[in-house]
Amino acid sequence: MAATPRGTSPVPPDARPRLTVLSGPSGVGKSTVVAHMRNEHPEVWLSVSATTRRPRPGEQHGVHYFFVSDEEMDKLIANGELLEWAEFAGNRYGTPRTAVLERLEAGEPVLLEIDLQGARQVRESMPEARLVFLAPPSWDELVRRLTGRGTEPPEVIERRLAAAKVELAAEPEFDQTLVNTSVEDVARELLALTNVV
Ligand SMILES: Nc1ncnc2c1ncn2[C@@H]1O[C@H](COP(=O)(O)OP(=O)(O)OP(=O)(O)O)[C@@H](O)[C@H]1O
Ligand SMILES: Nc1nc2c(ncn2[C@@H]2O[C@H](COP(=O)(O)O)[C@@H](O)[C@H]2O)c(=O)[nH]1
Repeated sequence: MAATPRGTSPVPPDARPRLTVLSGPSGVGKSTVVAHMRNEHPEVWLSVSATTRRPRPGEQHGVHYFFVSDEEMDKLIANGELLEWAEFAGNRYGTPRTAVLERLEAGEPVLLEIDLQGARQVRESMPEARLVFLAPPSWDELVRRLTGRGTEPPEVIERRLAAAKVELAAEPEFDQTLVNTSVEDVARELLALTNVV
C-alpha cells in the first residue's frame, strides 16, 4: 500500500473541515436558523462579527457582535484585522480574521453569517469556501418578516429592502440555495453542509 506523502491529508476532500458562508437578504431568517442549529449542535463555531451598529435589546457584546465605535472599526480595517468587511444599510460590519484562521488551522469547521458584499470578498480570498444563500419563500414573506421583527424604523427597513433586491439577484453566485420555509428543515440542511457531523 502506498504511503501517504508527507504534508498531505489522508482525509477525503469532502470530509475536510470547510468554511461555510451563509448569506441572504435582511430578515430572511439567517440568525434564527443558525441559532436553532447551534441549540441542537453547540459545537458549530460561528464567527462573531464586529459592527458599528447599535445593539438591539438583548444583544450582548462578544456574543452577538463586538459592538465597536467608528474609530475602532477604522483601526480594525487599517490594521488588516478583518477577513472581510462591508457597509450595510448605514453601518459597517466585519469578520475578525485571526479567530477564523485559528479554527480552520485547527481543523475545525467555521461558519460566517455575512452579507453579499462580504461573501464576494471571501470567495475572492478563500475560493474553497462554500457559499450558501438563504432565500425567502416569497418577497411578501420577506417584507413581513423584516417588518414583523420590529427592530428597525421604517427608513432602515426601506434601505434593507433595497439591499435585498440586489442580494436576491445575486443568488446564482452561490454554491447552494436553501429556501427558509421551515427553520427546522433549513437548520438540518445547513448543518449537513457545514461538515460538523
Ligand atoms: N422560517 C420562518 N418562518 C417564519 N418566520 C421566520 C422564519 N425564519 C425566521 N423568521 C422570523 O423572521 C424574522 C427575521 O429573522 P432573522 O432576524 O433571523 O433574520 P436575518 O436574516 O438574520 O436578518 P438580518 O440579516 O437583518 O440580521 C424574525 O422575526 C424571525 O423570527
Ligand atoms: N460583510 C459582513 N456582513 C455582516 C457581518 N456580520 C453581519 N453581517 C450582515 O449584515 C447584515 C445586517 O445585520 P444586522 O445584524 O444588523 O441585521 C446581515 O446581512 C448580516 O448577515 C460581517 O462580519 N460582515
